[in-house]
Amino acid sequence: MDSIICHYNVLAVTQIYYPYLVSLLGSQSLIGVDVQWRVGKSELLPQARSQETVGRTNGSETSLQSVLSSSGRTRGGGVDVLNTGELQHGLDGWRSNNTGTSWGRDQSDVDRTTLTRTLVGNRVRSTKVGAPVTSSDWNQSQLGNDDGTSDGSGQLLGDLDTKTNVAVGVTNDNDDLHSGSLTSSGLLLNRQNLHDLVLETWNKLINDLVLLNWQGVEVDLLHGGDFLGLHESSKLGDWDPALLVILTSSASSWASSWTALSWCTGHDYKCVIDVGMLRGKPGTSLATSPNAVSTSPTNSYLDQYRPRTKSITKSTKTLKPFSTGDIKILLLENVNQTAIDIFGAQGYQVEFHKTSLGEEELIEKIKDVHAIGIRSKTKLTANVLKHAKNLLVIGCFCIGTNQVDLEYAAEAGIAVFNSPFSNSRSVAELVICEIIALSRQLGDRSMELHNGVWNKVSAKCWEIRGKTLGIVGYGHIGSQLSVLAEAFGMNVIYYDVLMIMALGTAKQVSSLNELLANSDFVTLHVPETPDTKNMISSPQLATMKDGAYLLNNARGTIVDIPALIDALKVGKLAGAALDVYPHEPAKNGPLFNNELNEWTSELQSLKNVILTPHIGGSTEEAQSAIGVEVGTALTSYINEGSSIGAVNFPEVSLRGLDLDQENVVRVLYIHQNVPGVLRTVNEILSSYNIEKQFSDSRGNIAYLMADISGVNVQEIKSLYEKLENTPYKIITRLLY
Ligand SMILES: NC(=O)c1ccc[n+]([C@@H]2O[C@H](COP(=O)([O-])OP(=O)(O)OC[C@H]3O[C@@H](n4cnc5c(N)ncnc54)[C@H](O)[C@@H]3O)[C@@H](O)[C@H]2O)c1
Ligand SMILES: O=C(O)[C@H](O)COP(=O)(O)O
Repeated sequence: MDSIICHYNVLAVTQIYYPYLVSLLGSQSLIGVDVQWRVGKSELLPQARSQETVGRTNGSETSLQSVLSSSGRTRGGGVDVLNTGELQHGLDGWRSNNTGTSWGRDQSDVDRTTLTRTLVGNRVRSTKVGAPVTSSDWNQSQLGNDDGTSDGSGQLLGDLDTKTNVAVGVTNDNDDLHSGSLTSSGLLLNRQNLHDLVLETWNKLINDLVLLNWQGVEVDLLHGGDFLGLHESSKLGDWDPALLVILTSSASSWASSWTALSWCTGHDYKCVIDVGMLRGKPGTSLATSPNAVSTSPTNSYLDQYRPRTKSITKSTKTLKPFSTGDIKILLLENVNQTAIDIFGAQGYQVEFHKTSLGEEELIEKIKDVHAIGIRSKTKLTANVLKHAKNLLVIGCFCIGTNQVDLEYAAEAGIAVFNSPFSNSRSVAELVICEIIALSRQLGDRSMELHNGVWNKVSAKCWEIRGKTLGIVGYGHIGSQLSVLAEAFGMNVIYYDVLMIMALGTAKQVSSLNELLANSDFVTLHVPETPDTKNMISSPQLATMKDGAYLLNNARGTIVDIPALIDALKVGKLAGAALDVYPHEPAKNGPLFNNELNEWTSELQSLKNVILTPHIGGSTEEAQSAIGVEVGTALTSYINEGSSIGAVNFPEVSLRGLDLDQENVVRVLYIHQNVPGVLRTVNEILSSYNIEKQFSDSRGNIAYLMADISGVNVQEIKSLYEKLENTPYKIITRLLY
């Protein structure tokens, strides 16, 4: 689900005493909305007179149409509603059946049926489309609950969840949406029982929550009340809320709000984050959950990964670095726009290149940057990194980190981040595609027909159903692939150096040879390491079944390609799919030739060999998600020092500083992991109050974070110099 808009009549509630409870899961996921309206002491709770209807309650055609047909979406204005082409089409159909000019929930069943059918055809169902529900029918139309009717009215949220270009409006009153006041389209659920929304949508992706008045104008309720929303002692189990807002006007209502919230989620809260939800600093803490990745190729889908203009984290004090000047970031290899937006919003200087850079140019460019963002092609060797005098952090906007000398980076105090799973689904889907394409010789048939040759054959073309897929490396990609392959009726076996729980009915085998000897398709999903270099060479190919297929979407060094060419030539293997190569061009163009890899033309001449240019993770979805994930990690490291998620570095973090904390300095101190360092550092810090401190080590490197208070601005320089002059220091940073 993409967006939720809560409409209410702001005029009415000015006399009403209301607590609002809003919480978000992950960075962009709404886990709970609970709205209680109170008049004096009598509670109207919850708003269960639910009449979920598509359209407004009694409005005119124009007004609904204006909601549905407007093409724009406001950005930065807070309403992040998406276009709904299909939905609009459905509603146009509804309109054409409608002879009147005033319709909505009071419409006849003819219209309801038409609309419902069209929406259902588009996999959107609505409860009680166009049909009024009387006040005695309060419980009948809860979102997500199947009400047992045959009119397609149940499971609304479930169905909405399958769509990616639907916005949902929720109104809590009977007032009309005013004509022309919304700038985007939406499915409107009038008088929705918001409490049910809490229960039914807690694990669904919702990008936005906006409160609008009856004119469709955003209302900043959150700044209009008495806030008791900061509460840091409670717990949220495994959940990771980005935001929790409590708006109330008295301490007593705080207590009841709290109870209601705990009750509605069934959890206590670990942290209640602040009320800056609709305003605040952009580009922080965006969703990283794999569940946040849907499959739509639409722009509206991509909107969820764009940095937002609203804060979704606790408003903590924004720190600035002492002595680094402007933060400069070098982005190579066409890193996604989502990352550029995140860095831009922080005011960093971004230099962007579409391609990778050769060593010489890279050395020149890396000299004075604080951060660099790369993908799989850019080689950050020790030789390159030793020229990077200001470099604090490296972002690999991909899964693999083999292109970086991780050890050298750590010893130079440079943290490295990657995106461990944001493109796994994309790779798994490509592999499924390749399995079918190989078994049907699809590449060859297509190539022949491109050249005018009609070659209709069935010999040696197979269904994949009932065949055995052998997965080498059952990590993020391998295990996801396992599930997809089983859905196609394949038997799955896998080999991994670790004992890993099987998904579905897959079976782990105890050796690579066992896997090779029993698989019709062998697919590789291991990282590039010394152990995996030439993991598949002549002996392994000989162990494979006659007529089997080999797929490599992992790294080019894992397969001995000359040996593979031999196995294909003698007909031992029936085909192969390769996405990765020992040497790959740094940019697009006619560069895949024998100069790059000496066997290229021989490989190109073989039948039933699918060659792709390292596109396993190259989908819009994956790249957007990676941009946000790594962009956010880098920002958080630069601005706050958090190294959580670093692949080569001790993972250390401290909670943010409160907005009103004065004279506090955050010390970030990376040092060699030897005895006595902390004593030295703490002696330097001892004239201040250490508010909090955390230190961890990994191998030869240790990282200390401390917040110290009572520091005058004038003292920061001398504090910095003292820490800089300690014997085992690698990098000192002070944020204040
Ligand atoms: N083609 C592409 O565009 C593309 C996209 C993403 C990832 N990749 C490559 O795919 C690789 C795998 O990705 P992932 O996300 O599944 O990684 P992962 O770390 O989640 O899983 C790798 C698995 O391989 C296992 N493994 C490691 N060494 C092994 C060995 N010698 N023998 C057997 N198993 C071994 C690990 O235990 C782990 O379970 C990445 O390292 C990357 O190089 C390629
Ligand atoms: O490691 C990865 O994630 C893949 O190899 C994709 O790399 P790319 O971002 O360079 O396409």
